[in-house]
Amino acid sequence: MTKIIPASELIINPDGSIYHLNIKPEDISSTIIAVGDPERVAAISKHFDSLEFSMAKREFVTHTGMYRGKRLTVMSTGMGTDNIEIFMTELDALVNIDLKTRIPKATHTTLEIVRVGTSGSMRNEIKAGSKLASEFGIGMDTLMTYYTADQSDFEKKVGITVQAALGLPFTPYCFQGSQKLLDRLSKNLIIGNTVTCPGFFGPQGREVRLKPAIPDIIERLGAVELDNFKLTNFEMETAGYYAMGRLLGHEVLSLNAIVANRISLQMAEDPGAIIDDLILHTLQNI
Ligand SMILES: O=P(O)(O)O[C@H]1O[C@H](CO)[C@@H](O)[C@H]1O
Ligand SMILES: O=c1cc[nH]c(=O)[nH]1
Repeated sequence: MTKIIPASELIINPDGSIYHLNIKPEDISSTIIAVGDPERVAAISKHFDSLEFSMAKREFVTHTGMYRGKRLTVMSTGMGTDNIEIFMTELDALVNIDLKTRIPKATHTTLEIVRVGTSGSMRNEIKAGSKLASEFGIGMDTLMTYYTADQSDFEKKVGITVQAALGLPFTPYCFQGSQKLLDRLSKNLIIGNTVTCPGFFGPQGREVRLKPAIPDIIERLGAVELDNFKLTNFEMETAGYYAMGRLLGHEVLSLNAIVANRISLQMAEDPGAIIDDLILHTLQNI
């Protein structure tokens, strides 16, 4: 029997746009650059030759236009994997569900999604100012408790190893990103494995006024080694993208502008310049 998705489960606005993103299927390209900071959307689309569409709702800002003959969409997500779950589900619905009949389409459309974000390094040799492509994302939140996803034996082993290293009461999730996009976009970049945290301070071992429960989290994560696999950097979205991309059937890659080194305690003097450099790299290679 054909499955009609009820109005309460897939919410469509009165104008036919999807609930949180506030956009319609025709508003986006199948190639998407995703960023956390809403202001970074214009910092990317200013390089476009023409802009055909723009929308802003909550933290989700969308610009679509042409860049050197290619139609591109840039979107912001805000911070955290909870936002990524909404972002990926609604983006997927725009291309893989007929929003008028509320029926999944017979033919699957695969999106190419490249995250361009800021990140902190947990390895002395990965200095502030570096650009890093994430081969794997390791989720330190519990988002994947609520979905059933196929993981390779290696991905499962990474999760169990990280759980043991930190003595966590749950198993972090690990997913590999798109090899196809990594091949296309990682030229001259460091290739690393990104730890995605449900917070910027305690979950990344930062002490301001509160003492983190795992004060040596950087050292413990830095010591995790499986064959040639090492963890390299912290941020707050990549693993959510990789997990949701696997579940929904999209190619996803995360690129990171390293703005801080957590070992040398070095902060980049001009973080904006590093992200601008990564934006140009992304536009030239996407
Ligand atoms: O620069 P963005 O894309 O927001 O990414 C990083 O910066 C934010 C924290 O400052 C988190 O979202 C983290 O993942
Ligand atoms: O250290 C950092 C820098 C940027 N974003 C993070 O989540 N952590």
